[in-house]
Amino acid sequence: MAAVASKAALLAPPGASSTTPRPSLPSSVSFRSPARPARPLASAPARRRPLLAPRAVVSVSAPSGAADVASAAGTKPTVLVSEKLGEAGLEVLRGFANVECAYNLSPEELRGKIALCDALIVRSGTKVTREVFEAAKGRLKVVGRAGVGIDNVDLQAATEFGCLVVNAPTANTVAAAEHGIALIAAMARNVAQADASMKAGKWQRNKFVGVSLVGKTLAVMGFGKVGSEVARRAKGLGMHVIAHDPYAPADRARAIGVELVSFDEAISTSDFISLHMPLTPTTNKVFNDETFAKMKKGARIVNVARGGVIDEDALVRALENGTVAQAALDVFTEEPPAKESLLVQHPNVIVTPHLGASTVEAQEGVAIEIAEAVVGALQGELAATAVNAPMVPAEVLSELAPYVVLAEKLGRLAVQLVAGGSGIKGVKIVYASARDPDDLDTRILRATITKGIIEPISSVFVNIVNADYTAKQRGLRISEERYFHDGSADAPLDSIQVHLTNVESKFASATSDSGEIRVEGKVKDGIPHLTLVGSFSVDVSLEGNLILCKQIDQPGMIGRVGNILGESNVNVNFMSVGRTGPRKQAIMAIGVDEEPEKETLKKIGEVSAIEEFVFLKL
Ligand SMILES: NC(=O)c1ccc[n+]([C@@H]2O[C@H](COP(=O)([O-])OP(=O)(O)OC[C@H]3O[C@@H](n4cnc5c(N)ncnc54)[C@H](O)[C@@H]3O)[C@@H](O)[C@H]2O)c1
Ligand SMILES: O=C(O)[C@H](O)COP(=O)(O)O
Repeated sequence: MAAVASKAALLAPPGASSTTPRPSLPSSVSFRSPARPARPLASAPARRRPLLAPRAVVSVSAPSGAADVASAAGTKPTVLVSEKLGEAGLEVLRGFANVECAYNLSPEELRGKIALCDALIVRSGTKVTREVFEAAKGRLKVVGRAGVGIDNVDLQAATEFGCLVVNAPTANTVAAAEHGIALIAAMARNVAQADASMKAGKWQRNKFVGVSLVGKTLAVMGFGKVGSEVARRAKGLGMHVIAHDPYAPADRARAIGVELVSFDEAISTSDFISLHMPLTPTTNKVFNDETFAKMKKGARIVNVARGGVIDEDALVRALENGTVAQAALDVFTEEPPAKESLLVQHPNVIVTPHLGASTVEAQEGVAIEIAEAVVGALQGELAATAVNAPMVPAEVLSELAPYVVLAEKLGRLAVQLVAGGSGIKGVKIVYASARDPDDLDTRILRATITKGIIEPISSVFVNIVNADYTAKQRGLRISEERYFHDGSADAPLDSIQVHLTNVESKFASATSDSGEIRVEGKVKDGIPHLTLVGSFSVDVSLEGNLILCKQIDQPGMIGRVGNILGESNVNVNFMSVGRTGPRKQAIMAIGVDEEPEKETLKKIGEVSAIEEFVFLKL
């Protein structure tokens, strides 16, 4: 079997991957002679480097060749689309999945349907709550948000349930920016009020005298994708544009000719204030009585971001006392807002029903973007726009693919070496690499080692989304270290070691001289190999299953064990002996294709020179 990272293994539910079947609980058997305890040898890796800092990474697409949710189930996956999605996106989905479009579902109806769905696609109108994930009973693998804001999705719950959340963050940027500009202009010139007045049969030219935009100061609050496009366009209208964004790079603002200023400076010096920040705990109601009071008298506010960033009652008060002259709102705390909302009904307020992203072009783009992301995710790829999973660029992941396989197998091996009754608390992962720290993102490896450790000992389904969370839940402390390996930097890694600290092993020889269960592996010709057990060097490809025997090195051992296996029709695929010296302590690592019967294992244990042995499922 080729050592190709299973795409589905990164994300797929139990039973979804044919290349990486979910293991049953380990049924390892070990025999150990307490009279002759193992004496591990010393071995210490060389120069140390600090743990790699996690890098901000942008996208991932897993390598090809693995099973996906659809094929594993033998049927197409089911995608529920709960809000209007562009036809082009639906076409992409239909090419791969059964698609059910069910709009305006009540929360109960959504919960009722979700357990039959592999993916859910929403816009801003569907609340994907913890209850939805609970009702999904583990089947829901992807939530696709056809747009930017993910404040309607409970990300924490999604992560806990191992459900990937992807969004479509770019396709509606221009539409939202254009809507912001439309609202600024419409507000300044009373377009909506004048229109309503004329339709009521009036001709009120004096009532609707507006204000000019040219020369006015516009504060863009949140200088991200939409904010910077609004800034660009406002400059074209002759406005003086400043921006506030604690996280935006100054050089990007400078390139557009925008000065980044403090929050207070932005709101106190501007004639127009346009909101483009996400709704977060920090931005929730950040526009309130206190901040309105700091504004220039007669300021005008536009909100095409999220209603929740404004305390709507405070805005009504600011409109009443003239601090705020006008407001133009596309978004509201509750959507739709109450019919009798004072804000919506206020004569100095114009409103649109969350139309920022609603252009033909944007909806087409968003639909395709999210459909491709969801299909990719169902096939095991992590989309470029994953919101709650570590993401690495496609080319990096394809380079790491065999190490991902190795990582999971090392985790799986290490945990099977733990003696019954000893709880695992500490996991140390040690990477040896000739690469610069910035050149190696280890988060996927850490996640898959965690998966390998936890899955065999629990009923929890672990994937790359929930690995860290699950480890934390189980009180597992996972630390990473990196050694500089003085070799070629062509390969990302020389080796990976997994250490389980403060545990007893059922195979004493797997314990290093510092008292930890230790296994190490390398990738050779794309195939993961086990290269170290405890302090014994071995070299066995990690395919099929593994028998580790501790013995006194002597002639005929390989033959004796090989014969026992052969008589039981168990095929040996690899064999390696690591020893402290000729005729001294040795470990024999035997790769076997089949799982030997208990009787066969018993016979191996009865070979007199064998002090202990263990059977491990990979
Ligand atoms: N009305 C609509 O239909 C519509 C359409 C698209 C986007 N949106 C909303 O617009 C907002 C911006 O979207 P985007 O695509 O530009 O997102 P983005 O992530 O590109 O930009 C958001 C910016 O806000 C900044 N920010 C975060 N916290 C801040 C704070 N406390 N103060 C100031 N700035 C802060 C971030 O640094 C980032 O630069 C989101 O809330 C999105 O949901 C609405
Ligand atoms: O965050 C977004 O992308 C916008 O608010 C658009 O939301 P919608 O998809 O519900 O129009």
